[in-house]
Amino acid sequence: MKKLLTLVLITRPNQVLLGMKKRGFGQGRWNGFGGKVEKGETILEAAKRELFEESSLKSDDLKEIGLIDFEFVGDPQILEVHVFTTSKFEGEPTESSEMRPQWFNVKDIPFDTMWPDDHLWFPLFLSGTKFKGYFLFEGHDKILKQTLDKVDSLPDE
Ligand SMILES: CNc1ncnc2c1ncn2[C@@H]1O[C@H](COP(=O)(O)OP(=O)(O)OP(=O)(O)O)[C@@H](O)[C@H]1O
Ligand SMILES: [Mg+2]
Ligand SMILES: [Mg+2]
Repeated sequence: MKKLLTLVLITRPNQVLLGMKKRGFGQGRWNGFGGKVEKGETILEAAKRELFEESSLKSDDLKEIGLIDFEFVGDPQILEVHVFTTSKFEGEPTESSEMRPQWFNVKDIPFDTMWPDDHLWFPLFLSGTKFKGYFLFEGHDKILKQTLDKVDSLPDE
């Protein structure tokens, strides 16, 4: 059983835009913008829609850079997260009911207040390296197992 999700990381020179999640899954953590893929839309369409809903930014240049499966002990549902990035976007980051956006220097990414997997794969994202990962969580704070591999291409391309 898989649930499709998107995650969009917007960059500008030496900075990345994160949002403080104000509600729901991952509340209280900084993350990219994203959410559930809905019926009738492609993963890319979902990524654009969630980016706009949560940050007011628009982009027609999203590039898939990562694919991560998350499993939580005791939950048969695997979260399949498609990670996209771009430096080409329109609009001003604007707070939404779900996210409070803020630019971070790449040297000051607040990993202590992010999902524990993020510090493992962000270096790949920041260096423009495509990757595939798997993380098994116990609760929301502890990773029990993980794999992370660089790949030449991702399935959807
Ligand atoms: C476990 N380790 C993790 N590490 C990094 N990111 C993670 C994550 N687990 C989930 N994520 C991201 O968290 C968002 C959840 O989706 P979420 O925001 O709740 O969905 P959506 O925006 O559709 O909310 P509504 O249900 O419409 O309110 C979504 O971007 C997804 O990629
Ligand atoms: Mg969301
Ligand atoms: Mg949604």
